[in-house]
Amino acid sequence: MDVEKKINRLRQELQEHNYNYYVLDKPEISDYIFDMKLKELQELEEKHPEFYDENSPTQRVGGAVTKSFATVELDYRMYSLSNSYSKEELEDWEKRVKKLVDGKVEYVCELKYDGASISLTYENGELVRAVTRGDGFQGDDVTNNVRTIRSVPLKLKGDYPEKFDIRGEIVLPYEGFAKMNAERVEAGEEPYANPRNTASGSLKLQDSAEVAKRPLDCLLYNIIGKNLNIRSQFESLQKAREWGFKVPDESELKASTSAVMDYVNYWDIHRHDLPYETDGVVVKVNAFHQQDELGYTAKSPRWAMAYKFKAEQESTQLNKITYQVGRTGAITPVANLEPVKLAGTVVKRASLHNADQIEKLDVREGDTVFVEKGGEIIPKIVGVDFTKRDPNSKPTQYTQKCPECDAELIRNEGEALHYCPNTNGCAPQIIGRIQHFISRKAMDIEGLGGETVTLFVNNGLIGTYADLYELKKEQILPLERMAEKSADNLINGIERSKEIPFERVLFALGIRYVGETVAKKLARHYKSIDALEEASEEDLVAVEEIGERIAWSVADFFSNEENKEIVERLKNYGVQMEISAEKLANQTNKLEGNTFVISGTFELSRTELKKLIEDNGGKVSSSISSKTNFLVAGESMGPSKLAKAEKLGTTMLSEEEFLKMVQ
Ligand SMILES: NC(=O)c1ccc[n+]([C@@H]2O[C@H](COP(=O)([O-])OP(=O)(O)OC[C@H]3O[C@@H](n4cnc5c(N)ncnc54)[C@H](O)[C@@H]3O)[C@@H](O)[C@H]2O)c1
Ligand SMILES: [Zn+2]
Repeated sequence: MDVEKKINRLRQELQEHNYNYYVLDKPEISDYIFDMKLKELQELEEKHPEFYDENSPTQRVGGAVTKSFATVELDYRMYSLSNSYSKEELEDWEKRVKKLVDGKVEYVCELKYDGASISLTYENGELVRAVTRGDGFQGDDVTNNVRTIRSVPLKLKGDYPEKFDIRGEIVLPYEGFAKMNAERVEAGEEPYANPRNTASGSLKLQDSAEVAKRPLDCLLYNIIGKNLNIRSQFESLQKAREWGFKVPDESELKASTSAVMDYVNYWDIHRHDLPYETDGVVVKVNAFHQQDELGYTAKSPRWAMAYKFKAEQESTQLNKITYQVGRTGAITPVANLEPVKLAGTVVKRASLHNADQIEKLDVREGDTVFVEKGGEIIPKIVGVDFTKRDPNSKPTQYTQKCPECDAELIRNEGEALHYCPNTNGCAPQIIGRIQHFISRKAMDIEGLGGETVTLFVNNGLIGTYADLYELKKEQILPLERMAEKSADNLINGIERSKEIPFERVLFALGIRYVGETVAKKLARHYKSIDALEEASEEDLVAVEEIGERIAWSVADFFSNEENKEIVERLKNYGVQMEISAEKLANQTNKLEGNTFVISGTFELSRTELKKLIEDNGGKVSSSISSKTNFLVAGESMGPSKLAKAEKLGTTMLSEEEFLKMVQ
C-alpha cells in the first residue's frame, strides 16, 4: 500500500480508538494492540517527515473535552507518557537522557495507576478545582464529582504553598469494583467491563450524589506550581503525603536502569497484591533541574518513561460454549477451555459476555483463543488465533433454548442479553429468586442461607418465596444438617421478616431492573403494591427517574398471573405490602419534581432537613447545577456555592422559608 494512505488509515483508526477509550470509556481493542499500532504510525512518520501533521495521534494527547461539563483551560499542560515494553527500549531512553543532561542521574520508580488522570488546584489549603486531562490544554471541570471522593483532602495540613496544582489518577479499587458489579448483577444488569473504564465513566456522571456512592480513590504523584521550593520528584511525593494526599508508598529511588528493571520485574508479579489496578511502572528523572534540561516533546516529557506490563494473555483451546442462567433469567455464555496457567492461576472457564460479543470475535468451538485476565474476576476471551482455525468449522449458533428448562429464549430489542421467560418453572431462576428474596438487603431472613434454599427447592418443600411462609418445622427437621435449634431459628426468622418495610419487600420481589434505589422510589410514589400493580407503563414512565426499561419490566412482572398470585399470598401472610400508616402520615408529594441543595448550618440538623425534603417527595443533591430548583441556605454558607447559585439563578430559601413549604 502507498505509504501516505497507510499513514492516513492508521491515524484515522487510532483516532477512533481514542474516542472509544477516552470519551465513551468503551475500548474495542486491548491497550497492547493500541500501543503497537501507535508505534507503527510513529515509525512511519519518522521515516516520512513529509507527511507530518500536528493533529496526528502521535502528536496529541488522546482525550477530549466533553460537552457535559464546563471546559476550563489548564494552567499547566497535562502530558501523556512515552511507553516501552522492553529492557532495550528502557536502556535506549537512558542513553538519550544521559546525552542531554550533565552529572549523575537518579530515577524515581512509581507504579502506573490505571484510572483517569486528574489535576487538582489548591488555594490557601482548599480544593478549588478538579479538571480532567481533556486534550491536555483544556479539560472538563469535574470539581463537584471529585469532592465526593473521600481520599481527596478538601483542606490540607502542614506547610503547603499558597497555590499549586497536584496531579494524580482516579481509580476504582478491585474490591469496590467487585461490589458494584455484584449489585448490578443483583438488579439483572450487565456487569461493568473493568475498573479503569468504570472509574473514568464515574467521573463523568452528571449527578454527584451518584458519584459519591462509587468507591473511588485518588492517588497523587506530582506537584506543580511557582516558587514551590521542591527540588526533586521524590521530595515532591514526600511533601504531598505531608499535606494530606494519598500517595502510595511503593515508589523508590534507583541509580540505574538495571535497578529500575528489578523494580519492574518485582511489580510485574506482585501487582496482583495491590488493591487497585496498575498497568506498568513510571520511571522519572528525579532532579527537577535535570527534568528542565530535558523538557518535552509535543506529547510527553522526555524525563519520564512508562514501562508497561504486558497484559497477561495466553492462548488455549476452546472446547465448548455452554450457557448459564441467572436469577433474572439472563443467559450468559461461558467458554470452557483447555486448562491453562494465567497470572498464577489455572483458568478453565472464561466469559464471552453475550451473543454480540461471540459474533464480533467470531469465536467457535474448537478454536484456539486468546485469554486475558484484566480487572475482572473471571478472565475473558479477547480474540481468536485464526491461523489455527479448522477450515471446516462453522460460525457459532447462539443457543435458542434455555439450557436448564428448554424454554424458547427471548431477546428484547436493544438488549444485549437473551432471557429465559420461564420465570416460575426454571430451576436456577427459582432458586436464585428465593436466595435474593432472603438476602440481607431484602427480607434479611436470619437462620436461612443460600444453600438451605437450594436444599428446600430440590426437596420440593418450596417453589416460590411465598412458600417460605407455609414452611412447618416438621417438614424441615428430617432434612440433612437440620437440628431442632436451627429449625426454630429459621421459622422465627421467616416470621420476623413480616416486619420488613414495603420498600424492601418490593426490592425482594426481584423484579428485573428494580434495584434498591428504584424500589425506594416506586414505594414512595405508589405507597402500596395494589397501586403499583394497577399502574400502566405510561404511568410508570411519568414517575421521576423511572425509565422505559424499568417501566416495561414492572408492567411485565404484574402481567404474569402467577406473579400476581404470589404477591397476593404474601399479602395474606402479613408481609408489608404498603407504606406503614405512621410513615405515610409524615409523607406528602408537596416537593415532588424539585431538587434541593442544602448548604451552611441550620437550627435543624442537615439529616433532619434532608429527611423532610425526601419525605415530601423532593430530591437532595450535593452540588448546584442547572437542575437544582432550590438552595436551602444556612449560616456560613460556602462562597463558591453562593456564587454558583447566583450565576445559575437558583432560588434561595432560608431555613424558615423552607419549613413553610412543607408545613
Ligand atoms: N484500547 C484502546 O482502544 C486505547 C485507546 C486509547 C488509549 N489506550 C491506552 O491508553 C494509553 C494512552 O493513554 P495516555 O496518553 O493517557 O498514556 P498513558 O496512560 O500510557 O500514560 C499517561 C498517564 O499515566 C497516568 N499515570 C498513572 N500513574 C502515573 C504516575 N505514577 N506518574 C505519572 N503518570 C501516571 C497519568 O494519568 C498520565 O496521564 C495507551 O498506552 C493505550 O494503551 C487504549
Ligand atoms: Zn429456563
